[in-house]
Amino acid sequence: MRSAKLFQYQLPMDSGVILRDQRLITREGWVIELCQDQQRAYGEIAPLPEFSVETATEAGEQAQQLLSQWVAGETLDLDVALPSVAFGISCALAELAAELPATGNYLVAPLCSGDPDDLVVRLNQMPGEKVAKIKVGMYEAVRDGIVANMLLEAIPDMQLRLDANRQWTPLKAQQFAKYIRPEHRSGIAFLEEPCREPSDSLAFAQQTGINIAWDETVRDAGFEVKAEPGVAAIIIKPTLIGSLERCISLIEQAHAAGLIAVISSSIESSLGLNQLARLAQWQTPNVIPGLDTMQLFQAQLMQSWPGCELPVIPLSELDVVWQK
Ligand SMILES: O=C(O)CCC(=O)C1=CC=C[C@@H](O)[C@@H]1C(=O)O
Ligand SMILES: [Mg+2]
Repeated sequence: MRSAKLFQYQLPMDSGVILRDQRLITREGWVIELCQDQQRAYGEIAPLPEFSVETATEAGEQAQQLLSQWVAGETLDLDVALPSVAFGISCALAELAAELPATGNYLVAPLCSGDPDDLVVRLNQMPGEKVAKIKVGMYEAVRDGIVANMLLEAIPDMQLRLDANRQWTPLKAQQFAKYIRPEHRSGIAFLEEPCREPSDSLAFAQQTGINIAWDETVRDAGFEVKAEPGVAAIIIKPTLIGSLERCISLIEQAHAAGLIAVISSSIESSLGLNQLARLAQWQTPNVIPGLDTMQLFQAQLMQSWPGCELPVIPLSELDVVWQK
């Protein structure tokens, strides 16, 4: 016997969360509940505005169709589903089949988009490998270069991840690199997507000796995982990519090509974020995931993220919008 429910959630965000051109005031999404033989499992479907191709409404409609098929005993083809829907349903199915191990990697790369001094404090408290991520490309490239160089000097054993989200022209990327002393460049684990054109990002990596990582490019049509000079990693944001199977296949291809695969958040609630931490521990156990996004919320959903004291909204407070 199978049954399924779809719940809708809305969570208040911290005041300063900006996604590309818009402020994210409320995070909206769906929670699915699958029930089979007295077992219950959950998944989160939350397209990220400005990043996902689908809207929350489209995802909710498709989720209802696929859940109906599942209740009717059909096998789902998640390869053709919308990415956020494929991710949420595949997580719930993996929970039902006890395939997603319970242990998570909660040691995340601290994310800094504001005051670099806060980051120094957090890094000094971090056990083991010191990895942090800073957003660049939002202000002057020169300022970004100075900040990154300052951090690399202040914490010599740090591996810094930078993320420009394709904001720089080749010239601006060069202006940034000019401020990073050559002896500090190896302290940059990678710089995600410096330029609009992937070919410009590749040329930048080869000219400056600063490794890059693909994130947006992974979602471009025709992308193939391959080893290229100057490319260190691929970033995997499952909500934007698709099913667990698809993510695991990309991780395996990355490893075969000698690249690091980093599981990263698309600003899911604590429910989805916990599942991502478990996916990271399972498939990329030696890599610190990019999951430091709970701080962007004002509330958690159903379960808490380790160490996070925000109030937790229980499932019983969500509206059931569909069930079968
Ligand atoms: O990768 C991380 O460490 C955290 C996730 C993160 O930085 C992002 C998630 C989703 C959208 C963006 O705001 C941002 C990114 O640009 O990658
Ligand atoms: Mg990015």
